[in-house]
Amino acid sequence: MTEPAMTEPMSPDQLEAALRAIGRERYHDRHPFHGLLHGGKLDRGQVQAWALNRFYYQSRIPLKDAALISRTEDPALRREWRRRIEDHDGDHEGDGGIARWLHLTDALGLDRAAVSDGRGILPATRFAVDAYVRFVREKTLLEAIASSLTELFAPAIIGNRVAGMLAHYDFVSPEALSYFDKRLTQAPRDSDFALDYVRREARRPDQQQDVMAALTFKCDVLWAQLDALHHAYVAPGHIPPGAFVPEGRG
Ligand SMILES: O=C(O)c1cc(C(=O)O)c2c(n1)C(=O)C(=O)c1cc(C(=O)O)[nH]c1-2
Repeated sequence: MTEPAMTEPMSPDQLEAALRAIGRERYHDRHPFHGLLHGGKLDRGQVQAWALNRFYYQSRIPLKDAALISRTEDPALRREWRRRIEDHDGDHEGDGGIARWLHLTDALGLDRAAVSDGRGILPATRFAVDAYVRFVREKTLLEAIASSLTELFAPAIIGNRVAGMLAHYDFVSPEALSYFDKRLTQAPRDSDFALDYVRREARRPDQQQDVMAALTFKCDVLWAQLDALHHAYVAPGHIPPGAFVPEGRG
């Protein structure tokens, strides 16, 4: 039997509750790889693999935000959204989130040129991240904005990550993790805006279904990246041809 078509729209509060339920069920804080990372169960090579692959995600975020800006004729929305690009790119060389992520990969002993070029990233990292950029280019503006709503759930996982990594890894320092300090204020600011937008604009049932699907898709983008890391670097340990090989695993 097919599901009956939903005819009554949810109230904004109901929609928000439905979105938060998706996060509770599907956000990447529940992924076992994060349990290992935050619980000190990985070695330096495995943490390097995580930071290297995650750099590719970071590096594509400004591209997807620029794509989103290019799709709206509303100056207020562009003004708001361009701050995200400033956060990642900074306003001079060496400033901003991407530069701060490179401090982390430097501190972990990775070669900066290789990280910047995405050399050795997993195929699934590229496929998942590129799918996110394409989603934002091609779907409706409302879906594009809704796909950023994973950031609602980011501050809690960042808190756990920083505390866990500092407690467990002697090769990680507070300076190396400075990327996350700024995210603790940037993520709530960004997700508050996106949530207000979605609550206001997603009024019809079909729009509400679309925003829930967009958030689900984005959770899948994040989850798939951790699945790939786990498969390659934890168990069964099948590193794809051409991907980063930690020292001693050659
Ligand atoms: O550390 C994390 O777990 C995490 C999660 C997310 C997220 O939920 O999408 C982002 C970030 N970090 C992040 O640093 C970041 O810049 C970012 C941008 C976006 C986005 O979709 O626009 N998500 C995230």
